[in-house]
Amino acid sequence: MAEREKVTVRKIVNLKGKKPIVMITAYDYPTAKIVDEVGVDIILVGDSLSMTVLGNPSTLQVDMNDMLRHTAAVSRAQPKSLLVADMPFLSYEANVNEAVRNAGEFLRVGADAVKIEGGSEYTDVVKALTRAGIPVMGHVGLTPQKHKLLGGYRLMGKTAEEAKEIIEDAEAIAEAGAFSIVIEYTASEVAAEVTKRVKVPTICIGSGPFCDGQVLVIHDVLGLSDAPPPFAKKYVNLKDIIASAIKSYKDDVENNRFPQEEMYWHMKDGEYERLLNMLRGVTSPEP
Ligand SMILES: Nc1nc(=O)c2c([nH]1)NC[C@@H]1CN(c3ccc(C(=O)N[C@@H](CCC(=O)O)C(=O)O)cc3)CN21
Ligand SMILES: CC(C)C(=O)C(=O)O
Ligand SMILES: [Mg+2]
Repeated sequence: MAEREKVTVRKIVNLKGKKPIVMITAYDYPTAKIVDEVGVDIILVGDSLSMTVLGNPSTLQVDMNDMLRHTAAVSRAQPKSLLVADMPFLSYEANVNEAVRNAGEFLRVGADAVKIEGGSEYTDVVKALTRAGIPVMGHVGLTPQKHKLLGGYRLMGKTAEEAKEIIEDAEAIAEAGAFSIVIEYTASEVAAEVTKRVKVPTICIGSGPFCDGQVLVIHDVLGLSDAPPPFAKKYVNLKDIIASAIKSYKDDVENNRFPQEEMYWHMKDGEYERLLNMLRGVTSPEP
C-alpha cells in the first residue's frame, strides 16, 4: 500500500462535499498506532479521557497537565491523521491570553490543532488562536463542559428557538476562522442546516447523517465504556475479549501451565552445582 501522506487542516477543509470525514478519539500511544494504521482522517485526544480512561464522573475534572500528557503520548505514534486536542474546562474561558498560551502548549507537544466548546461567545478566542497560527475546531450543540448549565446531557435543538441559536453559534465560529465544527447531539435537521450554511466541514456525533463527517469515542466503538451514550455504536465487545484472555492467563497460572519450558531460562552448565556448594559454605574454584 502507498505510504499515506500527512493529513493537514487544509486537506480536511477540502474534504467537504467530497468524502465523509472519519474522526475517532485516542488517548494513548498503542491505540493511536492502531487507529493511524487503519488510516482515519482525524484523531481527537478528547477530554472524554476524563471518563473513559481516568474514571471521573464528567469532563470537568481533567486539566491541561492531563490533556498534554495524553496528547504527547498520541503524538509519539507519529500519526498521519490530523491530531486534534480538546482544550479542557477552564483552559480557554477566563481570557484570550490564557487561551492562546494553553493552545500553544498543545502544538508544542505535537497536536496539529485544538478544539474548544462554545458558540458566538467564543469568537474572540477562535480569532486569537487563528491569529497565532493555531488551527481551531469548533464544537456546538451539546457541549459537555457546560452540562451543569444545560441541565444534563440532553438532545439539543429540538425547538426552533434552540435550533436557531445553535445554527448562529456555528456560523459565528466558522466566520471567526474555525477550520471545522463538531456538532454534538442535536436534532438531525439542525446539523443538516449548519452543514448547508457553513463552508467548513461539520463533524457530527449523535446529530444524524447530514454532516460532512462523523466522530465517536473509541471506548464506545470497542465496547469498553461503562455507560455509552444512546448514539454510540459498539462494533466489538472488547470487554468480553479482554476478560476471556485474562481468565485464560489466570487458569494457566493456577493449573501450572504457565510459564512453559520455552519461556524460562537456565544457569550456565555446572553453575547451579557450584551455587549449591557456595550456599553450603563449600568453596570451589571458578572453571
Ligand atoms: N464514552 C463517552 N462517549 C461520549 O460520546 C461522550 C463521553 N463519554 N463523555 C463526554 C460526552 C458526554 N456525552 C453524553 C453522555 C450521556 C448522554 C446521555 O445518556 N443522554 C441521555 C440523557 C441523560 C441526561 O438527561 O442527563 C439521553 O437519553 O439523551 C449523552 C451524551 C457524549 N460524550
Ligand atoms: C466526543 C468528542 C467530540 C469529544 O469532544 C470528546 O471525546 O471529548
Ligand atoms: Mg470533548
